Amino acid sequence: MAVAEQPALPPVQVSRPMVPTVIVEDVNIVYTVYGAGTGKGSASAALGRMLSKKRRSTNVRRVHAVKNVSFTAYRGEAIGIIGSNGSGKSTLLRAIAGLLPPESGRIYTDGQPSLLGVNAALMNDLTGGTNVVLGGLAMGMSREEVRSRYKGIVDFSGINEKGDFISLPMRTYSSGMAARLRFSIAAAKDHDVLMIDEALATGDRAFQRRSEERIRELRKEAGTVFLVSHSNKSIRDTCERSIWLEHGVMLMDGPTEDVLAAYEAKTGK
Ligand SMILES: Nc1ncnc2c1ncn2[C@@H]1O[C@H](COP(=O)(O)OP(=O)(O)OP(=O)(O)O)[C@@H](O)[C@H]1O
Repeated sequence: MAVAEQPALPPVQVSRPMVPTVIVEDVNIVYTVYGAGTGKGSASAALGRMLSKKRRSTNVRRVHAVKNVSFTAYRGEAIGIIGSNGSGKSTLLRAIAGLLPPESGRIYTDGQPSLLGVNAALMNDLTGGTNVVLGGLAMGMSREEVRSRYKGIVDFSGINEKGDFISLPMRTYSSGMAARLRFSIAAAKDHDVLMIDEALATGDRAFQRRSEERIRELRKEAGTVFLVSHSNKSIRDTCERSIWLEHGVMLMDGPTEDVLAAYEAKTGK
């Protein structure tokens, strides 16, 4: 018996569910600066104010660094944060990491966000190698995990490319070497939410390429990556979505190409 030929079915579109990892809801962040503009920021002036009966200093200035910012980040996204100097990028990341309380609004995160360079508690008087071990333990790795990843972390950092620098104290490292080691330690772990502030600007081109590759891997492993950078190229190579801040206000949130095109048209950079 002949079987009638079935028409080919259209390919099934499997869309991955969008899982939110960070929700920023109408957030305002304000710094309070004491002794602003008067030279009264010295320790003795501060002590005098504490002892004085006058409760309120007239020289308190408030810096409104982030203004009514809202967005949701999803698992698997790499989001670039761009904007000119002082626009609020680092402040926003520090708040997402839980290091700064918002004045108003709410920030919800899935898991513990890691802000590269801050969460890694590196000690300048200890060797780079000891810091790799301590940094790994501080991020929650077991001793066994640290041992098995040690060589990978050191190789990734490139610290030993020109000699045995990993056995020297970190205070002998250049700022670029220290930043590379911090990135390498932090990137050795899979993070729910990893935030990188300018890390890719340090290091040579080969290290930048390794970092960008690792960020792509972290995204595949279902994390969310935020990257603050003044290098439009790093943002283009790493992030498909970008947020543009200016004077603390979110001017744009969308595909990196669109946001960077508007940013470059405005700033000429
Ligand atoms: N600890 C602080 N105390 C008071 N004001 C601060 C503090 N840190 C930052 N600011 C102010 O908050 C605003 C935003 O600063 P922030 O460092 O977040 O900007 P940014 O976009 O990361 O800048 P850059 O690109 O130069 O690193 C600026 O006006 C800055 O002067």
